[in-house]
Amino acid sequence: MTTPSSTEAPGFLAQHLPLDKATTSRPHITVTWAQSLDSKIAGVGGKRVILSGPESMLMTHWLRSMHDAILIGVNTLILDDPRLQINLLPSSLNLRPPQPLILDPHLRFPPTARILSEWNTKPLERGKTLLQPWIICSDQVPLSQRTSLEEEGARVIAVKVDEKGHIPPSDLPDIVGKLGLKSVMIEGGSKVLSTFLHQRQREDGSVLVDSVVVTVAPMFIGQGVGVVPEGEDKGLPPLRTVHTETMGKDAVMVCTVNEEDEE
Ligand SMILES: NC(=O)C1=CN([C@@H]2O[C@H](COP(=O)(O)OP(=O)(O)OC[C@H]3O[C@@H](n4cnc5c(N)ncnc54)[C@H](O)[C@@H]3O)[C@@H](O)[C@H]2O)C=CC1
Ligand SMILES: Nc1nc(O)c(N)c(N[C@@H]2O[C@H](COP(=O)(O)O)[C@@H](O)[C@H]2O)n1
Repeated sequence: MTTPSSTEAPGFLAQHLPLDKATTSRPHITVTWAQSLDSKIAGVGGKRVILSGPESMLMTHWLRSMHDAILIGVNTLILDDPRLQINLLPSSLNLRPPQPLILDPHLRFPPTARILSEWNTKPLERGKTLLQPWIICSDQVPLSQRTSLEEEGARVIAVKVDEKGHIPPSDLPDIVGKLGLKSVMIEGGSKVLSTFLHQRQREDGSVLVDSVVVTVAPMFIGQGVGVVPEGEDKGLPPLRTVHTETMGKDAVMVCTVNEEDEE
């Protein structure tokens, strides 16, 4: 069992996530979530549930600090109003916070969201604990709507969307690479986890998701939001566990995605 240090990243993360090899032309993509034993990530109606204990939550903040960006879907932004910071790590380490990225095709981002209001109200924290939120929307969103959110302080990036109105997962490496980012940690929610896990390959045919890090909490949620939405559990990729760590009450699994389905 490991109790993560508050001054050093857990060794198994550095060992099993080859983030040092990431480049802007091939950004490293990690998909991560915390789940209950009955595979739920939130309660009924998307109510946020604290699944991770202090030890695995600290690990998550280390994982955040190791990536250039954290990406979530707009529903998670609206439901959880997260901060996406690394505030559990000591400020004396002067770690650069990860860039918040929101997948928000229709630009539903509320200007009252904490990641934006804190950016606006704490100018002295800019570049230290806070980075400007970047919102990725459809290029079909009217320019006036994009400009209006930019006037509120966010940066809006317009991209092509697919027929479902999603930002195509296989486009993400190119999108983030052009933004100068070498690694992205995708934190959810359910719809985003599902589309990224289902999309096996990048444009160049290599695996899309390089690492999967799952915290399993010993609890049952019952009805609630699944790791993937109902009916989307077919065609998920086979995973290979490369490391398992007990952290406090939780188990943390580090996996890679197998390129081929095993017989
Ligand atoms: N336990 C955990 O680790 C986490 C739990 N959550 C929970 O997840 C729930 C929200 O999940 P969802 O409702 O599924 O929403 P979501 O957070 O996955 O956002 C989905 C929305 O993102 C946009 N989007 C753009 N590109 C997309 C793409 N490629 N794939 C999918 N969506 C794309 C669409 O507008 C879509 O409606 C919340 O209840 C939150 O608490 C969220 C993150 C982590
Ligand atoms: N690792 C982890 N454990 C849990 O128990 C969780 N509920 C989550 N949720 C994710 O963390 C976001 C909140 O982050 P902040 O505390 O505001 O920094 C939430 O939006 C989910 O993405 N994660």
